[in-house]
Amino acid sequence: MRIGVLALQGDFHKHGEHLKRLGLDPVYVRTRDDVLSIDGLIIPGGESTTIGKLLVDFGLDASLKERLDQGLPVFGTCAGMILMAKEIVGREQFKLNLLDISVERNAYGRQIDSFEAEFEHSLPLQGPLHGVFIRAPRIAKVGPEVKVLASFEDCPVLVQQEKYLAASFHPELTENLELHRYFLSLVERAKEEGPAVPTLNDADRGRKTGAP
Ligand SMILES: NC(=O)CC[C@H](N)C(=O)O
Repeated sequence: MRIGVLALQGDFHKHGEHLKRLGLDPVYVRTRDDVLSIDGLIIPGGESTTIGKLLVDFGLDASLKERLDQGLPVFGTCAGMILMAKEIVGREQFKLNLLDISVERNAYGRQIDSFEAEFEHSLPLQGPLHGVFIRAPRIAKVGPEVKVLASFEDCPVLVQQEKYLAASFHPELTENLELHRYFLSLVERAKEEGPAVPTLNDADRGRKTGAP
């Protein structure tokens, strides 16, 4: 299983270290070929406007769109979650429109207001989750297809919509590997199910050979 960590800006190395502890060799994604070679993608925390801008500047948006159309599972943390959201309140910035959530950037306060918290969750994992919140986005709304897996002070902080998992906190800054392990199970399942839709190449091949 090849898991990519988008490595344009932010704390991608911390995610890579978690993947290594789980026995994987992470792909630090910086090129189109990297994007095309992976089975799952982690988008780290950092600065969502910068990550979005670099995604476009590095020309990764088209290949990423191609892989997303094929059903690439994605796990976003903090800025990564912002990039996955369908709505970013009051901001026009690059986003991937994957998750039916509305997010408010920096809604928990400034860097100095960063905090850690423990909260319960509905995943089949041992013990509570521990979250590190750093200039974290708040999930203001979730759509009907979105499962809320954990909340803190009545606000969702961990959500899932099919193969998309997102956290407003940083699980990669704790010793707990459980969320990464859970994401790997989503990737495993997506791999077993195969591509969501025929790829452009498959469609082309069909046309050329006259196959249906
Ligand atoms: N820790 C983080 O990823 C912070 C996210 C950042 N405040 C943003 O809005 O993009």
